[in-house]
Amino acid sequence: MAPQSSQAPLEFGGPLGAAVLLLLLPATMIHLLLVARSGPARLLGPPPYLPGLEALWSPRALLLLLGWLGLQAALYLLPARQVAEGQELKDKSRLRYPINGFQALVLTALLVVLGLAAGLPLRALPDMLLPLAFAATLTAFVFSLLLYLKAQAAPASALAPGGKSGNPIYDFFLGRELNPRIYSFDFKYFCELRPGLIGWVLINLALLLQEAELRGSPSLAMWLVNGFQLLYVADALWNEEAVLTTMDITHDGFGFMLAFGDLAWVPFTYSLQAQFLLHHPQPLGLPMASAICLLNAVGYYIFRGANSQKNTFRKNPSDPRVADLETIPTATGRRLLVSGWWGMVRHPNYLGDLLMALAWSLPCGLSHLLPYFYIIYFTALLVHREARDERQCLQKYGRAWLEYCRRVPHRIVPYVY
Ligand SMILES: NC(=O)C1=CN([C@@H]2O[C@H](COP(=O)(O)OP(=O)(O)OC[C@H]3O[C@@H](n4cnc5c(N)ncnc54)[C@H](OP(=O)(O)O)[C@@H]3O)[C@@H](O)[C@H]2O)C=CC1
Ligand SMILES: CC(C)=CCC[C@@H](C)[C@H]1CC=C2C3=C(CC[C@@]21C)[C@@]1(C)CC[C@H](O)C(C)(C)[C@@H]1CC3
Repeated sequence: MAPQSSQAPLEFGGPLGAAVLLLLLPATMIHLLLVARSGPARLLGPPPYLPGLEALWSPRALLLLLGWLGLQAALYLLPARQVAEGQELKDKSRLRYPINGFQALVLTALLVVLGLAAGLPLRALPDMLLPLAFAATLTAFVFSLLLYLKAQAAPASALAPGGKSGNPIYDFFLGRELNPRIYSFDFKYFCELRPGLIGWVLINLALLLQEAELRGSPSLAMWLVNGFQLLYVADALWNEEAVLTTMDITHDGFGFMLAFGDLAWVPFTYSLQAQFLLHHPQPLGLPMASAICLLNAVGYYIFRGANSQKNTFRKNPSDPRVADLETIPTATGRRLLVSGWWGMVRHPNYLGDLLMALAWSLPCGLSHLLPYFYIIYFTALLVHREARDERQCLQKYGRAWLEYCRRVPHRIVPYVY
């Protein structure tokens, strides 16, 4: 297959970077899972042991994972309270998406409560994290391979701008097709919000239950981590429609990066703080807990305010909630917000997300670096993501984007960055 000339500049270090990430991301996830349960819990040290295939591979774990994906797919297919339209595509059409993610969360919670009452051994889940994470990685790998093959038959207009380099490793990693679907089942939209995010809070809950069994009751730190992350996930599903204007949906293809990110990385590494707390209990007083709650609330307020403002504006610029905001016109006919949240910094939503990330780590105390892995990784991810987005926006909006950068000079942190 010849490389296409209309190809966007290669990202993530090109094919070599993609090949390294293909191996490095699963290895990092396994490392974190091993270290979280080890005594010293050293993020930067070697893992306590190298697991053999018998510790990683379990047909039971694979069945459990496939059952979970099947359940979430069935909930996705239930009648939705609303159907939303996505952003306009290259061929001027718009895809339709069911808005029933929150309903899936509530129904899953109901099933879990019923299951617990019937003796479901949810407390056993923490002991299966390693084989489950391995099964999720294998599933993501096979799934991305199928998506890559499916994309060979897709028309050029259905491909993502960055997923048609012609290099199989790079395209497999980034994803070729923008919105792979079978009939109306949208794989990327489904994976982005359901199995991984709901799986993450379920793992957190299992860790909380195991802590309660081990120590008589869950610690305050464990309650905070569970509560904050449940709020984050419930919020994402409640505001499901807002995901339709994020970069993942509008710009990135669906390949290994997102499939692995959604199905394996999110549930198994984002639950790291709760995993750490189960094995390394931390004292937490009420004054400190209150300050951390305040930090999470401020972060959430900025994150939600910024994301909803952009989403409302992109859906309908005349909506009374955003109609009075100052904007810059662009040659594409779309406008850029230059007041409100988006007049404070160019990525106010990232700022709020980062404040929340800090609030999720602080309950784990300051004795270990491991629970701070999330905020370190997340800062790197968002700084890199911001640079990718700036490049894309400059390409899309040209001089109007430069004007926006002049009027709003800081990227994520006011007066700092
Ligand atoms: N927890 C996690 O692991 C992760 C969370 N996130 C979160 O996901 C959310 C979405 O992030 P992401 O998709 O990266 O980026 P954004 O939601 O910020 O989307 C960027 C797009 O918004 C539009 N935009 C930018 N500036 C303006 C403006 N001034 N006025 C109007 N539209 C503008 C542009 O698209 P256009 O003009 O085409 O509409 C731009 O491409 C964030 O809150 C982020 O924190 C992201 C990654 C990982
Ligand atoms: C290291 C690695 C495997 C990278 C892949 C990145 C993905 C894990 C993230 C890319 C963008 C994401 C978003 C969310 C989760 C993480 C991934 C998939 C998100 C669904 C979390 C909840 C938020 O409210 C959100 C809906 C805004 C968000 C969207 C982006």
